[in-house]
Amino acid sequence: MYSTAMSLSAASASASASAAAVASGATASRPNATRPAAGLRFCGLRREALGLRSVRSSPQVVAARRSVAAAATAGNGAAGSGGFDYDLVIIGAGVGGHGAALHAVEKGLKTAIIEGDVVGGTCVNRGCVPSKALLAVSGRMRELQDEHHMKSLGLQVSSAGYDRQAVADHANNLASKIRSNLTNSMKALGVDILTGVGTIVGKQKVRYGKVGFLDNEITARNIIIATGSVPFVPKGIEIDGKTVFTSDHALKLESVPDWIAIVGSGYIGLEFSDVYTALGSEVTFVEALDQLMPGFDPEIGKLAQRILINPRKIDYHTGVFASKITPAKDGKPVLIELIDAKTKEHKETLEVDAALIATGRAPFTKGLGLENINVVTQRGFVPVDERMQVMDADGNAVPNLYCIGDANGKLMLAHAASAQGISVVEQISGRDNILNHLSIPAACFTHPEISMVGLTEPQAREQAGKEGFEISVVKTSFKANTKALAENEGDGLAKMIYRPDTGEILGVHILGLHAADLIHEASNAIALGTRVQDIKFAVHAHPTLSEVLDELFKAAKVNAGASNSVNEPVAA
Ligand SMILES: Cc1cc2nc3c(=O)[nH]c(=O)nc-3n(C[C@H](O)[C@H](O)[C@H](O)COP(=O)(O)OP(=O)(O)OC[C@H]3O[C@@H](n4cnc5c(N)ncnc54)[C@H](O)[C@@H]3O)c2cc1C
Ligand SMILES: NC(=O)c1ccc[n+]([C@@H]2O[C@H](COP(=O)([O-])OP(=O)(O)OC[C@H]3O[C@@H](n4cnc5c(N)ncnc54)[C@H](O)[C@@H]3O)[C@@H](O)[C@H]2O)c1
Repeated sequence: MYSTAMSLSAASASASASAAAVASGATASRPNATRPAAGLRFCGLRREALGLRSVRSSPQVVAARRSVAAAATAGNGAAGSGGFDYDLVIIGAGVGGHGAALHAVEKGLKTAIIEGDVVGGTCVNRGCVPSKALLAVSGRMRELQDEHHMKSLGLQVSSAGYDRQAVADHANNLASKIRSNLTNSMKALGVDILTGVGTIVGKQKVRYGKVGFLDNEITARNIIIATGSVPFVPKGIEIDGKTVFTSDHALKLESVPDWIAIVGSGYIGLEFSDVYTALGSEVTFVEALDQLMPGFDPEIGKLAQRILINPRKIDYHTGVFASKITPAKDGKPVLIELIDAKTKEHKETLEVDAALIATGRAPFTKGLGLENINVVTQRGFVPVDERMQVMDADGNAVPNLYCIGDANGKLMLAHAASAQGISVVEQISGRDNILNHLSIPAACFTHPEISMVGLTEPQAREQAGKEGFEISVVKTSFKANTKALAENEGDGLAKMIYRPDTGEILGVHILGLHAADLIHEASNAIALGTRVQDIKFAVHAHPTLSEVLDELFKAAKVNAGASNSVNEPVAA
């Protein structure tokens, strides 16, 4: 579709001075964290540096520092129970750690959270928050540029344009605002925010401080590891932060390349394709699997291809690995070597202005001292059981030690991290709690959005085959929805997979306007065990997009004899 000739754009060639700052290791501004005791001050750590060596201090130094650390926490509620400094210490103040901390305070637990970089972690600083700010802009740009859409609403817009730096500032300002909201919410509730890198030095014992000087020791009845993840960059790919970069750099929007290759068509790749194409880039996807968006329900994936890929300036190569990527230099473009994913034979070399590497995330668990407690990570992830309790090398649960969020790899989503944290706090407060991961919704914030909960159709068919039950599938279209049509946004589909014998909802997938908001009726139904035969009588306001789901529930046929939630048989 596009020429593979060199077309190094002015935009990427003149990547701004701040890109150089990124390359040289400048950090985001420091949050308004609790001021630690003298000697414990924030040391401007870069995230990449967090996993570096930890040096043991002499016992005297540790004892002295320990009393300083304890003093720093005085006046912050009762001491931890049972002679511990804290009831709960959380390592990592991302959304997972934050969710756990807030719930712990509500449960009356004396709580500290240790953060080695900036409060808010990936989601707030380098993930959900700035990316959604960019997507808010791309949604509006796309709409304003769509003459046909505007005309059909009777609107006239002469031209749509944007100021790159102002868009970038919007994302950055939002991240700062949410970061300080998170920090203030913990401070207001009396959570001790301890600054530095945390390491587990023994059972119920943590040290923290500057990398190489983990001088402060605290004890805790329970410890939660919530150290998150970093971008995964496959071997052979050289990141320069200007022409070859990850989402960490892309979110700063230091340039809008004329032509960008996006390696990986998962969540990050797809969301950034929405941003870049709305802002004027041409995009080439490079995807190792045989289809784009391999993680989605295949029917939704196909529709997404029709709506989000084909009409846009996007082409793609599937079934290929980007085996080597060389950044642009000396007037040469970015070079991407593609090899066949199966045969590993060289297929083609792409020449583009820039490449975004969106090939997944790696857990950030180095330097946590897991070796001190006989825990061995699996590809870097901390092994946990269904209660998020950490498992040791012998397959036993380590008492009082939990791991939540991206670091355990169960479901790399912000709200999943937070929900796991809340579940752990419930357990340590004496109420057993197992989180149903199949009830956790996910959404991709493209225009229109995609959302899902539970099983895809192939997964449900596989489970049904194994366990010997039938499944049924119903679908409704946004084309018949009054609100969607009023907005002139009739593209979209909702699909439900369920058991006709029991009415159990197995999965719901939506592509369409505000799909990310619509999914919660289905995810809450799954979480609460509400069956189709019950929810189909729930009343939805008219005219709303929720009626897309109302119709979906009403279209489902549950066998006579299945009982509803009050245990009455369902009429045929
Ligand atoms: C571009 C992008 C967009 C995303 N969009 C969404 C979205 O829209 N919705 C969604 O649900 N998810 C989204 N995600 C995923 C989401 O950001 C993560 O799932 C979430 O941040 C995980 O939270 P966490 O608390 O496990 O880890 P993190 O947010 O990564 O936080 C971990 C924290 O621990 C700190 N830390 C690490 N090691 C130590 C140590 N030894 N001592 C002290 N501190 C330490 C880190 O500095 C960090 O602050 C997105 C991710 C990316 C990259
Ligand atoms: N809206 C959201 O909730 C949201 C948004 C962004 C990110 N996230 C989270 O962040 C995580 C990471 O996102 P992501 O998009 O990087 O990962 P992903 O796992 O969703 O997608 C990565 C894609 O890259 C492909 N790939 C891997 N190596 C490759 C190579 N060498 N060449 C070509 N293709 C290759 C994979 O086949 C896959 O399709 C996800 O787990 C997601 O949960 C969530």
